[in-house]
Amino acid sequence: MAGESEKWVLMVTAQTPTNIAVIKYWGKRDETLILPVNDSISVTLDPEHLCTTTTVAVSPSFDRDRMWLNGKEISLSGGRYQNCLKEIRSRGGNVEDEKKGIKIAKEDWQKLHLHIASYNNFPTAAGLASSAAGFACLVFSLAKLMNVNEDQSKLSAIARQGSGSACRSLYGGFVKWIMGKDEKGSDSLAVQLADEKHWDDLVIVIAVVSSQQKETSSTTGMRDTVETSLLLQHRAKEVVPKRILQMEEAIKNRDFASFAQLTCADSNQFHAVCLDTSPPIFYMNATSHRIISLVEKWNRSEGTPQVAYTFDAGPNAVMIARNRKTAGLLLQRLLFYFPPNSDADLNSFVVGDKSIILQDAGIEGLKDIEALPPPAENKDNIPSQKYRGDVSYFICTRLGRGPVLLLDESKALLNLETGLPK
Ligand SMILES: Nc1ncnc2c1ncn2[C@@H]1O[C@H](COP(=O)(O)OP(=O)(O)OP(=O)(O)O)[C@@H](O)[C@H]1O
Ligand SMILES: C[C@@](O)(CCOP(=O)(O)OP(=O)(O)O)CC(=O)O
Repeated sequence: MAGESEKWVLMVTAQTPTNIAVIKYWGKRDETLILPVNDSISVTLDPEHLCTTTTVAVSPSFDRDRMWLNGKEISLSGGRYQNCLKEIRSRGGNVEDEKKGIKIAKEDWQKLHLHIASYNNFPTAAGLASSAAGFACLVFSLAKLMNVNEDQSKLSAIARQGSGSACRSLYGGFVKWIMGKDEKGSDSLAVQLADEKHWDDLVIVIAVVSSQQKETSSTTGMRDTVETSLLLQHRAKEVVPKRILQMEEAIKNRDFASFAQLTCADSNQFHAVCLDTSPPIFYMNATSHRIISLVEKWNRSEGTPQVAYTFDAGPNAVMIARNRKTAGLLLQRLLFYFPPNSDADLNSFVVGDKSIILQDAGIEGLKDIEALPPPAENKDNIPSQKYRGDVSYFICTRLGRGPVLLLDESKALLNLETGLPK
């Protein structure tokens, strides 16, 4: 290890998107290796609005592996972090930076310590898949730092060992996690079905119903489901394999009606499986149910689906609109039923890629929300009840790309001199 006395710090920063499953992963056949009981399919969300940024650094001056998440030091002693670190270290290559006088041989990765700093630009552990973006970013950035010569699918199988859904965040667009057959998990990995440009009409609106940390983590919840739910066995064996084929077809043909029908049905079955667990798990709340009813009623009144909804292990709704115009109409409906509290401001109530959608929806300020008429499909139900303040905020986004390196040093979360958080 040349340059040891110089106490150099070498680092890499990367940004990785989060993803939302349209055919859900729920249930493991191997808890340690994180091997699922069925395939799943997700869409990758635009990292501009929901992403993790991670800086990883190596230096001979570091005396132990350390990690900071959202500015707070956390322990890396958990099995999942350890498995990812072990897998990636064993694949490290030679690294040389002549200018800085750094030379790392592949065997050195076993002895060198790492500093890792990560930041999620959205709520952590609130059902917005922070673990997915987080572990994908950890593995991707370490692979770059350590000059790991493996393709993205192989990296996805390492990220999978951090959190199952993380394997799908190694690609943009539409992604399938193939459950695989191998007992050791070598074939349980993600592949890209289509990139984000394949179907760029789609617009995503997320209703953040609660940014509180949830009561039952996905890990514990799915363990209980595997142990107690008969419905899960039926789902994994009979339902999902057919849905996966249909979903791949719908994506390939940009068939929104089929895409929406499958997405909603699969989200509902996942929550039914949660209810079939003993003790039952409730991830959705009354607001989630109201959002489902609103979308179902509207879709039915149009005769063909305008919007798909899906809910992960929490009450937040992720809605996928067939195009920008529909997204505007969706937002009008959502804002009508879930207006902000009177002290809110529109800029923080609707965030992300919103200006065009708000403009299409004819909303420039809070007074326009108050003036929204009840949706036409609700005309039998006047006066309509409103649920002010029940949605904390909305995020407007779209499909996005996979992980990227951030070369601009100002984006790094660690200080290049000290290797400590900035
Ligand atoms: N940026 C990150 N880097 C590394 N690990 C992270 C990062 N963000 C979150 N995690 C890990 O993921 C855990 C949260 O995962 P959890 O599954 O409980 O919530 P979630 O991923 O936000 O929600 P869900 O997966 O149910 O949609 C954190 O406690 C932490 O261990
Ligand atoms: C409901 C889900 O979001 C479950 C995600 O579970 P995690 O990937 O968070 O679970 P672990 O593998 O135990 O870390 C559905 C999905 O993303 O497919």
